[in-house]
Amino acid sequence: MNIIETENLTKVYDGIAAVDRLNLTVKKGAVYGFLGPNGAGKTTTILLLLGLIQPTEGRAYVAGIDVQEKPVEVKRISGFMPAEGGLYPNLTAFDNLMYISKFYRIPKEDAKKRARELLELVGLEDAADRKVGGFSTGMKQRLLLAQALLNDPEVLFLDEPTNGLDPRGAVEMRELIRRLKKDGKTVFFSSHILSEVEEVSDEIGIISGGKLLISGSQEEIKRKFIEGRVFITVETKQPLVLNDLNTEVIEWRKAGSNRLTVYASRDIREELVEELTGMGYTVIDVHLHEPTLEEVFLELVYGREEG
Ligand SMILES: Nc1ncnc2c1ncn2[C@@H]1O[C@H](COP(=O)(O)OP(=O)(O)OP(=O)(O)O)[C@@H](O)[C@H]1O
Repeated sequence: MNIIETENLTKVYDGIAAVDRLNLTVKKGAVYGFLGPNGAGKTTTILLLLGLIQPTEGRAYVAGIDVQEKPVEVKRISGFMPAEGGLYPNLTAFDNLMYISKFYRIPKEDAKKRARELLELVGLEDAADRKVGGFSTGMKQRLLLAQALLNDPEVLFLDEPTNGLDPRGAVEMRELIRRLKKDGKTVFFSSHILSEVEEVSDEIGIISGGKLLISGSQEEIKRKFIEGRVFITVETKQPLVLNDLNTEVIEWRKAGSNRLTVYASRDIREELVEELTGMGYTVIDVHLHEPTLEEVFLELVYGREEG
């Protein structure tokens, strides 16, 4: 069952589509990594899914609920960890949670119990009575996550949850995401870091320029991308200086000073070796390979310009 679905979801700001006809599906209980560079439209999508902003066109459903028609119901079953802000620096961690619990109308005694449990879950039990203003970025992020969990949501939307964290903080955040999945929650999280999305996600959606470029499990993404393509790596003895290739390729990019990755519609190893040899290079290795998710991401998002 899909817990999140969108139909041509679109948000236009000043004539430019921040989110452009997005058709997303996220399975219940999955960790969905929403991957894209800065300005791709990740935050806008999350705000649309939570009913915090209105779409210009299209529809969004969370747990079968039409977000535009019933935004309050969607907020009741969702948790949101924003990319920044959202905490009161002059209140303690415990009081921040108590304050927010009032908005959910959680009875005071239940809220106290829940706040303590959540502070323990995110490893902040010892800092419960300290003012948040003095917290490190990692501590603030963990408190924001605890806050997002106050209403025991079915779906969690985490906007760049590891942003600004040191490597250890990022590892801990990923562990928390896995733990939430084990507890049966669906986690929709955005990131611009491929490796972390690769590490924790069951499903991935790659967004750029407001458009969903590809989505599915890592294997599905690779399969979709591979369709009708051959991937070739060539290694030369001399450092490669190339402006273009005459051999017909879909794309090529340099992968290190002596290495070239080529995507073509058929096996063109012989032509490639011939062309490079003709330019004076000694080819020391040429082989077909499966693309890594990183290659898929770079290719889809940046094309050849940044190779
Ligand atoms: N309120 C707004 N008014 C005008 N333009 C906006 C607004 N919010 C977002 N945009 C624009 O929409 C595009 C998508 O922004 P968005 O914040 O959704 O991207 P993002 O993928 O979350 O990026 P980042 O990783 O930098 O947070 C950007 O070009 C941004 O400038």
